[in-house]
Amino acid sequence: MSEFSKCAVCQKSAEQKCGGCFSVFYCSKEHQITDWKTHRKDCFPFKICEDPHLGRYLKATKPIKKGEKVLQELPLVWGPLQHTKPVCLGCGKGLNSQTCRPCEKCGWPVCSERCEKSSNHIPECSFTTAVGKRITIDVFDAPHPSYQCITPLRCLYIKQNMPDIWEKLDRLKSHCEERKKTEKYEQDKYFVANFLRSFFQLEEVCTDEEILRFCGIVTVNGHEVPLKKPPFVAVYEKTSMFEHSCKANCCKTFTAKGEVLITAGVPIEKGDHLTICYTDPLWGTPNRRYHLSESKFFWCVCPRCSDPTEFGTYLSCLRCKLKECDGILIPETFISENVTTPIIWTCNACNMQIDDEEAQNIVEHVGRDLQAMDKDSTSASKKFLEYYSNILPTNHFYLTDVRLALIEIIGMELEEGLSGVSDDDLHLKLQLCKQLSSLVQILAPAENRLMGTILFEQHAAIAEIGRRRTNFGEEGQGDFYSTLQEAKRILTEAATLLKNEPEEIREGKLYKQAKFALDNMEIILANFVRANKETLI
Ligand SMILES: C[S@@+](CC[C@H](N)C(=O)[O-])C[C@H]1O[C@@H](n2cnc3c(N)ncnc32)[C@H](O)[C@@H]1O
Repeated sequence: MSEFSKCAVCQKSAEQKCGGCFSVFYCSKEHQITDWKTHRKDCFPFKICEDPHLGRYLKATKPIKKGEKVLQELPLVWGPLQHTKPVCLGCGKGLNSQTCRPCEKCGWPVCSERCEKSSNHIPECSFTTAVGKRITIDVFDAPHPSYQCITPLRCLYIKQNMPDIWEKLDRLKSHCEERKKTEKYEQDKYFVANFLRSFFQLEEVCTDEEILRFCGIVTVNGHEVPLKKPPFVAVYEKTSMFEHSCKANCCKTFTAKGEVLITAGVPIEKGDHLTICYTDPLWGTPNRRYHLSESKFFWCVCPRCSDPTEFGTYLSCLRCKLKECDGILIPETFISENVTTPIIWTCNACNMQIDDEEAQNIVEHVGRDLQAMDKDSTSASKKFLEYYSNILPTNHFYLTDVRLALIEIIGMELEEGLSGVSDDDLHLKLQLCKQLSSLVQILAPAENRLMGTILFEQHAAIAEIGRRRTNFGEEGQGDFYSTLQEAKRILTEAATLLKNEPEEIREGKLYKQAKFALDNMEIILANFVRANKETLI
């Protein structure tokens, strides 16, 4: 049955929908064209909904294809992370004694005349000069406490001077009541609110609670933006409404201009909630949930957290303690609210049981060993994997963590790079990449940066294996050709996943390398076909 509604321009009955958002109707193409100037700023493939448990969230108004853009927006406010070494308050980049150039008016560090005059720097500059003070910062190798107040101060400036932006910031969740019970709230009260109000003589202008609310808004809605070293924090309007899921369907990245860019990481159906992952998707369930409860003030009960096997990956489980048994110890649940009833872990093969405390002790012990391990060493990582494979299931988060590091360091330790590693290490790299990409596909299919990086490393191992096959004379030639084609296929996939990453970050650089390598592969493959026309037929 066709849907009828009113034309957004003339209010007559209309059947045609805007193809971008599927939410606005038009009676004719002409009226759609007339309305585009107004509608384009609200044309998104989602609508904002509300729920008593989630608060506001976004629901898809049409099917969204994998890779399709969902949203791109500039921040409402950005500033240094709360604990940061001195950074330029114009552009956000890290400073040292040579690159720092105190602002002539207020003394806050900037890196150039341009940054001194940048509108970004106006808030702290105007508050400082208004009280006739000057800031002096001359220690650059440690976090500087004065920076804690910059982002909340910028919020205050917006509240006082930019009502349109403040209206949007003001609607965001700050979880002040929940935060009041935390140590962090007390620290913010002392180091941010008290400091700001007394240093900038704001006692009559704003209350502690107001400043603590700014801190809450930034904590709950802030995104760490890795475009600079160190990263900065930014709060976006619509992006703040994405719900969290430990298996999200959207992928988040940033443009060089500091905009957030959200794309569909998997195909999304009309009516699906749009989700991003607020935490590290490769952490175990207890760690992810704890992190979310501490920073975002909710206990996640998403389908992944509700399934103790995490979709059959056993990422947070243990191996059965019995030597002769190759089963997995699985807890009854990771999301119990009843703290008084102990959780039992049961082996899925022999039914042997341990309690939660014992399980936690084992995990903590392995965690301590991992902390002490040299993560840049191939041999230490290999030893760790070998030893702990007897205690932890194949995909356990600690083993996964080591594998992720290992796929990058195999070859990096040597001057010759991958061409210098042994055949065994090369095949190990390939096997680990395959294992990791299968795991990420199940747990975090929308994490394009992660998957793109793994596939990039996978292509590198395959290409090197192919290159070594050319040493086997004619016999190896056919192998070389098919291996290079396989490497090209994987690299094309990696490049597709990394194509939105800005050059400022590692994955953006990998994308550039991937494009270059793909062009080279084309040439090598074409030359090979030309030279081996007869053999290949
Ligand atoms: C960045 S905001 C998201 C927008 C928010 N719902 C609102 O109304 O403004 C983060 C907050 O949303 C809520 N939230 C997001 N995802 C959630 C989830 N999966 N389960 C429960 N609460 C969630 C929590 O209150 C969290 O602190």
